[in-house]
Parts: sequence; structure tokens; C-alpha cells
Amino acid sequence: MITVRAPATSANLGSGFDVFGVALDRPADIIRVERAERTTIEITGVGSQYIPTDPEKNTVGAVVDALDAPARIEIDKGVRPASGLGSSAASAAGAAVALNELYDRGLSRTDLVPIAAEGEAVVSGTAHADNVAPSILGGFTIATADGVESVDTEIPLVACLPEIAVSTRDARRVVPETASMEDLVETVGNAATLSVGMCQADPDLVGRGMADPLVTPARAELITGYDAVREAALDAGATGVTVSGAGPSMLAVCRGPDRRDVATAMLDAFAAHDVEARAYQTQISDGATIL
Ligand SMILES: Nc1ncnc2c1ncn2[C@@H]1O[C@H](COP(=O)(O)OP(=O)(O)OP(=O)(O)O)[C@@H](O)[C@H]1O
Ligand SMILES: N[C@@H](CCO)C(=O)O
Repeated sequence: MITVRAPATSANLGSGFDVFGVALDRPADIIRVERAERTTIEITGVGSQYIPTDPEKNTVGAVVDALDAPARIEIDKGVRPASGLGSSAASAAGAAVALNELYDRGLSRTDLVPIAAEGEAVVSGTAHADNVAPSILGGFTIATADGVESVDTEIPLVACLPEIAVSTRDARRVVPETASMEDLVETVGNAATLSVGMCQADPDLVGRGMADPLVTPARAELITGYDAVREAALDAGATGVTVSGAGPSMLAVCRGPDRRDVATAMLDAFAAHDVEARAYQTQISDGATIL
């Protein structure tokens, strides 16, 4: 049996829609695989009742097919589904790493990224790699049609998950189909600033570079209390706040000493809107680990 811990991730980071992602040091999914004639999936853990065990409908099923690696698969969910924390991707990423090892396929971590991304197509309709890339490779990742780059870096984060359900499929429907040249220029500048900030492990630059006039405003409307939570986090010292992935989680970048205050401020602001939430005081981390 092979066991893999695959971390939660936060995609987009505002200015990098469908491109940027980071691995979080918690929460994580645990994936166990052993060879079998026919693929079966058992799921335990947070939100497991909402996740299909049919391999045709679970993200790990597409990975099994791509690697031609039938297995008995146990998924212990640490990452709540429809959270904006890469729940569907964590399972796909963990399965890709585990099945590659189990069947001795010899693929590199980079090779596994497009394979795990096939799982994302099962749930959201597109094989976007911005969650599976950081869950497999760790760090800050830039996933484009031409491949994936990753940067090891250290940035303190707060990921705040409200008890609101937003599916990636629904959140993709509100993404504008066109953009003005003015907004594109602003976004390119912000994305470049963010990338430099990641390379320099500078929370100020990363926070500034997360600003996004294109996708985030439409998605923020799906999150009750978004503006108040964002303001509260900034007042408590966050250097930038945005929607995590497709939401409903919100991601705040901060300096290490401010992380606890930022988490408390975000929770209090959600509570003021009668929304229960939990906050992960976290940081950018390594990718999937074989235990
Ligand atoms: N192994 C899996 N783990 C989690 N969700 C899964 C899995 N397989 C299928 N799903 C389905 O995927 C959907 C959750 O994926 P979705 O992309 O909406 O959320 P997310 O991965 O938490 O968000 P994001 O990609 O924005 O970070 C749910 O409908 C769930 O049933
Ligand atoms: N880039 C994806 C991430 C969520 O799966 C989106 O925002 O729709």
C-alpha cells in the first residue's frame, strides 16, 4: 500500500486567474492506494458525504484512467469539498503521486500535473492545473498551456473558510467573457509584481500584486460579507486579500507576527454577517509527500 499526503491549495491569487497557485501547509487529504483488478473508492473525513465514490465522477477516477492503474483507493478528506481550497485537486494530485509510485510508472512530478488536471475536468468542466500543480510540486506555481514553473518560497497566509457552498462550476459562470485593455494592463502589472514578491519572499509585494479588477469582483458577490471581511483583514495587518480559488474561502497574505490577528479579524467579520467560518493560519508549503 502507498500512502500520500496531498496539501490544500489556493488558486488564482487574484491577478493570476487559472495560472497561479500556492500549496498550503494545512489542511490536506490523505490518499491510500493498493493494486486491484477493478477500481473502488472509499471516502472518509470532512464533507465525504458530498463526494461521489463512482470513479467516473470522482477526480481520482480520471487519474486512474490516465495512468492505467486500477486500485483500491481510500481518501481521507481533510480539505472540505467546494471550499476554494483545492479539495477536488488535492485528491487528484495525491492519487497521481500514489499511483505513479504503486505502478512504478516513473513519471516526474511535472509529468503528473496534466494527468491530475484531468480530474479537475470531471468536476468543473476544464482541466485547469492551477490547484493540482502546487499540490504536486509545492511552493508557488505558474501553470500555463506550455507547462508549469514552481518557486519555493515562504509567505505567511490565512485561509478563511466560511460555511457557504460555492462550486467551481457555478463560480466559473460569473467570470466575464471579455476584458478592457485598461484592466488587462493593470492585471499584468499586478501579476508581475506578485511573481517578484514570491521570488523575494516579500509579503508586501505579494499582497499588492493580488489586486484584480477582472474576475474577483464578480466572484466576491457570491460570498456573504466579502467586503467587510477583506477590510477587517487589511485593518489587522494583511498586505492583500482575495478570493481563494473559486471561493468561498478568502485568502489573506500577511507578515508572520500579524497572522493571528488577521485570522481573528476575518472570523469576527464573518460572524458579524451571521456566517460561521474557520480560519487556517498557514503558509506556503511543500507538495504531496509519500508517507
Ligand atoms: N476526490 C474529491 N474530493 C473533493 N471533491 C470531489 C472529489 N471528486 C469529486 N468531487 C466533487 O467536486 C466538487 C468540489 O470541487 P470544487 O472544484 O467545486 O471545489 P474545490 O476543489 O474545493 O474548489 P477550488 O477548486 O475552487 O479550490 C464537489 O461537487 C465534489 O463532489
Ligand atoms: N482557477 C480555478 C480554480 C478553482 O478550481 C477557478 O478560479 O475557477
